Amino acid sequence: MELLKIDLNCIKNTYKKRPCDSNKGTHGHALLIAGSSNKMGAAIIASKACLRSGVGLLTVAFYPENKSVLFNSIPEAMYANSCVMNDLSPYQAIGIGPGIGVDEISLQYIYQLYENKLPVVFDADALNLIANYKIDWNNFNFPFVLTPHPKEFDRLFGEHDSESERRSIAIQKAAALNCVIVLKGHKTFITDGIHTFENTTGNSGLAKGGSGDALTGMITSFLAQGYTTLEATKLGVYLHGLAADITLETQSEESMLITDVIENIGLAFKHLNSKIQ
Ligand SMILES: NC(=O)C1=CN([C@@H]2O[C@H](COP(=O)(O)OP(=O)(O)OC[C@H]3O[C@@H](n4cnc5c(N)ncnc54)[C@H](OP(=O)(O)O)[C@@H]3O)[C@@H](O)[C@H]2O)[C@@H](O)CC1
Ligand SMILES: Nc1ncnc2c1ncn2[C@@H]1O[C@H](COP(=O)(O)OP(=O)(O)O)[C@@H](O)[C@H]1O
Ligand SMILES: [Mg+2]
Repeated sequence: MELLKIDLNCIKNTYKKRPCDSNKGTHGHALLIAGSSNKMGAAIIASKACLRSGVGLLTVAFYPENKSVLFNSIPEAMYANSCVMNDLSPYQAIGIGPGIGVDEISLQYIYQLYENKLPVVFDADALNLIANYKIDWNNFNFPFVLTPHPKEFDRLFGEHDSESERRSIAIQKAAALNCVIVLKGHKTFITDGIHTFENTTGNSGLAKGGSGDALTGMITSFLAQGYTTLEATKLGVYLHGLAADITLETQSEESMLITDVIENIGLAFKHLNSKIQ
């Protein structure tokens, strides 16, 4: 199977310019299920990255005691308590997992997705819950994306000795589960079981806690805006890495924070737009 590069040429064909006569409804409403008492940072990071990637509206669901943390850091986001799962009609896409923990309460979020039809990004603790509780994939009758790092991948699909082994299992699993798998790392690999892609952007400044949480917010944002699962993952992975590369103009790999990278998502879009005109 040919390994295609996710580079500017590839992304130029995927990205759709924002129409000048659009409104917030045009760009979708994303739901992020993220954060818990010790890991609200994951929810804040994912939410900021989601909003910086163009979504029209964002609602974040988490434990109610942490409401003020969200409002103080991101006034643009709306809050919903866990009952949100009873009515998913306002949303166009769901991202679940960053910082939610692996307890029984978080497990309920996974169960409540069974009737859902919206596209879903499963990341971090959502992947760990699926692995720990041996959730049957047949319950997921909606388009979905899995974004594991190598350790999460092995928890889901068994221990592997090498990246090339993981890549070939990822292709098989994506085909069998009818989903997109994003195997994260230095050169992130994406597959839908039919095509395979390798990202060309990003640097080791991303090798820090929270970088993956930002990626989840970005992919969820693109799904809510109407991109397919494969398009949203390609765009998210490429722009996440490009924003990190742009951050190297003012920071080093050592000093870079994921919040710096999120602030540079705008320059990454500008770079992309300048190559399209
Ligand atoms: N501010 C917040 O609130 C934050 C909250 N967060 C939230 O915390 C939760 C736990 O998530 P987590 O990923 O930190 O824990 P876990 O699943 O045990 O994996 C860690 C181990 O995996 C490995 N590994 C990773 N990448 C690899 C690679 N490329 N190549 C090879 N190995 C790799 C590596 O293992 P090692 O190499 O050390 O054996 C690493 O030590 C989750 O919900 C997340 O969203 C975090 O995002 C941080 C910021
Ligand atoms: N050396 C590296 N070069 C390029 N990208 C990297 C590197 N290290 C990590 N990344 C990227 O950073 C992100 C890390 O995700 P993850 O491990 O889930 O972090 P966290 O759970 O702490 O948010 C992934 O998108 C990965 O591709
Ligand atoms: Mg992660």
